[in-house]
Amino acid sequence: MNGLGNDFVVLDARADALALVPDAIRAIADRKEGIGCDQLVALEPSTKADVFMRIWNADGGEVAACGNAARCVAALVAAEQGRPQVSIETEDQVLGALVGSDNQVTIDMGVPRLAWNEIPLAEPFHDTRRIELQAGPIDAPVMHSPAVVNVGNPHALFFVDDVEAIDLGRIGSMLEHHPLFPERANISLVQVLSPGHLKIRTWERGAGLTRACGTAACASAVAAIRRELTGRKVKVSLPGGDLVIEWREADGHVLMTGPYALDFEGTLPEGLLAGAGV
Ligand SMILES: N[C@H](CCC[C@H](N)C(=O)O)C(=O)O
Repeated sequence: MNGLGNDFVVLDARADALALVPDAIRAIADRKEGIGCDQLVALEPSTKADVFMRIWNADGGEVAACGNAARCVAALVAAEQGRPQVSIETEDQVLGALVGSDNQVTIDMGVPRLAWNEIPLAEPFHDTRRIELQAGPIDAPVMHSPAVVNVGNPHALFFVDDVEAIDLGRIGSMLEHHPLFPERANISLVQVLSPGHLKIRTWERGAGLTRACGTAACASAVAAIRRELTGRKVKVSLPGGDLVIEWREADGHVLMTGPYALDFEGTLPEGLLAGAGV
């Protein structure tokens, strides 16, 4: 499945648990030898929601949030349950979801976490709208003073004049692994096109450059609103397409609306996991 080109292998592990070790995840995610995906998702039973969504990045690391995958899983479960409103438990929180028409899904991503130790950062910064961090030549930093936001996963948002003018593929990994981020971070460039429209590019923790990152779109909107650069409802344009993000005034929840797509359905090719020692 995919959300704006951010692609996933979604395994149904509700009938029998999968003991997926990192090597197996990397084998499935491998675009040459495996099936190929940015993240691997396993559906598991839940006592608190309609389903438990377990998420691993292509590098084999388990993570607690994936916005684009949440829309895909919501659509699957809504079709099974025969109702448009479903809930998804993750390691981080229970997400509410509403499946609309023409493949649009809205996910309630909960309340963003904004304190330095909730991102988390390795040292205290009391204004997380911009922290001291820069990248690029010391005398001409191309990116500096990012905002940081946690929407179930850590994000650093660098506001720049032109997201196309910076080679994120070259510096993304260095920033992802910067010592300031003890759990690493998803790194985004954010360009304000208008008070209602952002354009972003993201280097994802554990996956690299992707066509879209739902949690980065949420984090970018929150960061822009905190800097009073946009209204509370923002269109976010990513390489793979657009999402609409609203940081609701009434309860502080972030709502993300966008498409999902089912690419194909089948079973894992025989032997794929054997090679990974599973
Ligand atoms: N790379 C992210 C997880 C996937 C997020 C992204 N695919 C999304 O749609 O939110 C992380 O390590 O936190």
